[in-house]
Amino acid sequence: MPSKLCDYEILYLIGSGSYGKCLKVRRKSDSKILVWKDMDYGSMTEPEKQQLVSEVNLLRELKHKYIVRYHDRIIDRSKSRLYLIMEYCAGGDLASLITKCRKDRSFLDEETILKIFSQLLLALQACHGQRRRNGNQGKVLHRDLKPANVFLDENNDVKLGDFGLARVLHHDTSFAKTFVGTPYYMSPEQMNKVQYNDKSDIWSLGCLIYELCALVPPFTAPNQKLLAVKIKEGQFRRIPSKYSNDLQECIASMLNLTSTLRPSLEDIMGSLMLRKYVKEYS
Ligand SMILES: CNC(=O)c1c(C)[nH]c(/C=C2\C(=O)Nc3ccc(Cl)cc32)c1C
Repeated sequence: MPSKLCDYEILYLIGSGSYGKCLKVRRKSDSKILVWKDMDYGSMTEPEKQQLVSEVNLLRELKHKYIVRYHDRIIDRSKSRLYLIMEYCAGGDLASLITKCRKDRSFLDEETILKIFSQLLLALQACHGQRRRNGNQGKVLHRDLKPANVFLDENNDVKLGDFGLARVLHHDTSFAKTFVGTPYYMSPEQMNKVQYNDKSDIWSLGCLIYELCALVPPFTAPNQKLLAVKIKEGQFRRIPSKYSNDLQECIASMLNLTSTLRPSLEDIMGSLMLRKYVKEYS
């Protein structure tokens, strides 16, 4: 039986992003704490609404301990709004964690980074292993890996969220409108408008792990034009010296300008540096 908005008690706003607003809610039937994300689909074309439906159906199928769990959806046609009822992640998002580390001038321990790294690899492996239905063959690619889309639960375990909804909700595939904010993690192939592929997720993951280490993205610029130049040049500073050469070399391999030369998820998971973490968190 689909739930209704009145089945939930709104507690407070916990975040808003390119997709809409995130509210912490309590389910009245069992007092379970959840989150609802409300999204306005009013200005979408029919094909985009179909795409949104397929993305939500995909979310329903993605059941994995390191992926934000989808619970339900509520459609309010009178307001053209879609409400996704999702798992509550008490630790918030990695963007807030990075901001706090910068403010406190404190770097994360390598152990913490490798835990997050290995859990994200396991989450992405589950996505890439998930096959799209309805004729859309091919892997489920995240397409929007960034610190604001990675959450932590009460045990500081990773919860990967938001699969392509940001892309759908911007219902404009042009570069300028596809991304809200500066696309720091955009891969060279995306800059060159070449087909997004699984190695593009590897690039974005490399950028994310780099930023967890350095507390800044590997490529920064005052505007998107100069950022594109920086990304295509592919030059970036070493992560802080407190981090191992193994971690530096792994990130550098993920930021290879040639997507086919980047390691696969399995290559990274099988590396000497990560294999014990992957085993522990599998
Ligand atoms: C300041 N906000 C937070 O600390 C925070 C907390 C405690 N949780 C969240 C966000 C989510 C959360 O807790 N569950 C979610 C499921 C999907 C999406 Cl896209 C976001 C969330 C946030 C942004």
